[in-house]
Amino acid sequence: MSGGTPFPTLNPAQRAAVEHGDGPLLVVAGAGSGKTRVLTARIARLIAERGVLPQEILAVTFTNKAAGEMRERVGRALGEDPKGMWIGTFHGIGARLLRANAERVGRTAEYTIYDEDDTLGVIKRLMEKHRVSTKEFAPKAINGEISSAKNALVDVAEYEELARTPLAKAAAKVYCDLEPTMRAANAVSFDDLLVLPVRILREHEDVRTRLARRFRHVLVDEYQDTNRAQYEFVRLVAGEHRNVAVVGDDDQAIYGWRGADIRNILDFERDFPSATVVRLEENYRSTAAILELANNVIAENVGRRGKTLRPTRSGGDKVALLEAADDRDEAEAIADAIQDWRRRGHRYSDAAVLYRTNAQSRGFEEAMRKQAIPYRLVGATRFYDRREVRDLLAWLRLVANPQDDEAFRRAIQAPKRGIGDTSVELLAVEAAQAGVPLLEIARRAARGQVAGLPPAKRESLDIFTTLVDRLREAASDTSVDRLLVEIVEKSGYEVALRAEGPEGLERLENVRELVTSAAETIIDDGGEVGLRPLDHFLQRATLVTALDQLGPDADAVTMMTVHTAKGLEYGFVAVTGLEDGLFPLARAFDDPDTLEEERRLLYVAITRAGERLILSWAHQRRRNGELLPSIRTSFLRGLDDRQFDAQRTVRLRSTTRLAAPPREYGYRRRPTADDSADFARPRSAPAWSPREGRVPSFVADEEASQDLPSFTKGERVSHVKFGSGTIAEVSGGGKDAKVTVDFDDEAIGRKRLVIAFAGLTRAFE
Ligand SMILES: Nc1ncnc2c1ncn2[C@@H]1O[C@H](COP(=O)(O)OP(=O)(O)OP(=O)(O)O)[C@@H](O)[C@H]1O
Ligand SMILES: [Mg+2]
Repeated sequence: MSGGTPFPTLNPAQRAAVEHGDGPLLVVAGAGSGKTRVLTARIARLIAERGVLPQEILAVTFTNKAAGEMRERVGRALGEDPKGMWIGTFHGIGARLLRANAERVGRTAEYTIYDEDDTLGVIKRLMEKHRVSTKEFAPKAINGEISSAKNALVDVAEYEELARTPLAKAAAKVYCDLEPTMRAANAVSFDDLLVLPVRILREHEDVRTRLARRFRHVLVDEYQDTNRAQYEFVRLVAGEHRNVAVVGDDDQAIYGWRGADIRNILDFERDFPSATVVRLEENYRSTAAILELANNVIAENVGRRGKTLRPTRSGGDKVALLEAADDRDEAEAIADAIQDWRRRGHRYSDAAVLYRTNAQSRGFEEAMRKQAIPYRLVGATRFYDRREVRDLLAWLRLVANPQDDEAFRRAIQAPKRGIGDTSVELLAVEAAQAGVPLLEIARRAARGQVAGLPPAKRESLDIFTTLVDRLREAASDTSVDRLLVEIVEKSGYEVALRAEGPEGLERLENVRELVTSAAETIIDDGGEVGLRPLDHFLQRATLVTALDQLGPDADAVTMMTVHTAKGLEYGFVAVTGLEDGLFPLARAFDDPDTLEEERRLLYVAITRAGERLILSWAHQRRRNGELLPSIRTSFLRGLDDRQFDAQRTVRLRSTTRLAAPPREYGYRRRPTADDSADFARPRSAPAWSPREGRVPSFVADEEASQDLPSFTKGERVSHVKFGSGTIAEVSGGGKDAKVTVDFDDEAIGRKRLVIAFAGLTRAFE
């Protein structure tokens, strides 16, 4: 690259993509081949060397975090922040476009984004209105139907015509009435953030022309996971000038269930004929062993284009294949492996534990805590999903958008002020009749214009609406953190939380955190619309993705689902739960396409690893409270086992071998030579070894009650006095947790024991 700009190193193919002039560009290449790097370098070059202004660039990434990183990298390459460039997720960009053109779809710039819960609330009420039984059809299922339709750009009329199944027919009734309801609330759903911009672009030529002129360059990362609506958006913005660069990997398409369509890669060449296609064939992320495994796994898929991906990194360990007795063993062994990795001079933050389903995270959390390994969990309960945070966001939303009925419903009960569900329903009926939002009807009720409300409730409504209206006035020139403090103090929310005791105080901490984050929110609207800080803050809060919670600095192991890990890389990666029915999920066996998607998911998981990769599975796994047998995933069948470093956890056969039997729980791994006899696979020395005396003991642990072993029905256990037995029942929790055990010795029979005192240990026989 010329010009002396500090661009990253590029190989010839990458350089060709970066330096490609005008016109469509498609980069299809395997994992870790530098697609994202190419996209970033291309943006930097467009600005630095081709005189393109930052505000003429529209770049789409898969998460807001990725957008932030890309902006930063471009900034670094340029030596200054690319101000005015639009870079974000499809949803974020859609939200922005909608703000600027809200009136075209019957909204104002202050519209609210309803999250999934809000949208479900609306759906439920519409189901009631149209007499669709919520018992017969789950609101979630109806929502799912409508969501798929929207993402495929199937409008109401078309949907009604196509609806055949009872579910679809029920959904059609709700779908019909959804848009008018959302419009009345000046609200949009997540899906609308994709659908409405497309509608605006299709129906309003002036907007389309303005946008196409403004964004002279459109770039899309992770292109394989775009759905119809997203593809259409790109086509509409870039259709005229055709300066569109997309990068993707058909082998990493993992959002088919959400409507993403690999055909978009094929369609690209159809809709943008003469597109330059660049292939990148060198992988810079993973060692040869990891890459070879990835290539072997994905080669099993039938429906693929086929690509070459060569390693550039040599050395490194064999891939470890860990066979665990059960999920707890698996988690402990992986925690051990992470410690080992760290002892070799790496950071925790360069390690990730990946699983297929969020439910698997708990076991890993326990194992990490036991070994005092710092970790962060991505995607479990999000900060913004917490009750107190949702309550306050509802207040802010109502202040921002007085038509937001879902926000009204929540705020009026946070804190409780004697206006319960019955009163709200009464107001809702009145509001529907009068054709006004709930807040307005509440104002009228406060003035005594609504029948059926006793004076106490009227007064309560008066206090509420007066506060909301005062905040509304203040909103245009008050910072969001200030508004929040007002709400918390004046609404009685703080007092109510304090009255809740320790739990309430913890919630108050989260409230403080929300205030801090509001104070720190930096606003860049690209000079588009002169919006209030409040609207920006709310948009940001609603659109955070799981991954966006990742703090950049903490030295902690990351634990997340494979879906969330897309696009990321770590030196150490554990891909866990590799069992049929879990990875792949059971339902995949009924459908070859789904099975291929699950295999692509495994490919994504494996290719996150740079240096050290562990694949693990367990013979037994707790699922829904039951201990079930499991078998190794068929995805690894047909692979040459010699490429693995086989490892195994073994539990002790009886507790008598433990140092302090009555007080101990758990087990130690003993990968000794004698138990490899019944093990067909060649083994090498384990990368980790059990550390003597590490088995935690209750006596030594001050917080013993928190660290009690938990048992599952069907699990085999040992007792010093009664011998071995099987758990028949588990009841209670914490210190009071009890188990009923059927002991093998018939003279002893069934016994009910308090776990904290029983000295029970798990047995592996
Ligand atoms: N030419 C190069 N020289 C050295 N390192 C490179 C080169 N190209 C890419 N890399 C590095 O390789 C790694 C993978 O690059 P990148 O994340 O861009 O790949 P990708 O194709 O986007 O991967 P994925 O498919 O997983 O999203 C990064 O650490 C990147 O910095
Ligand atoms: Mg990438």
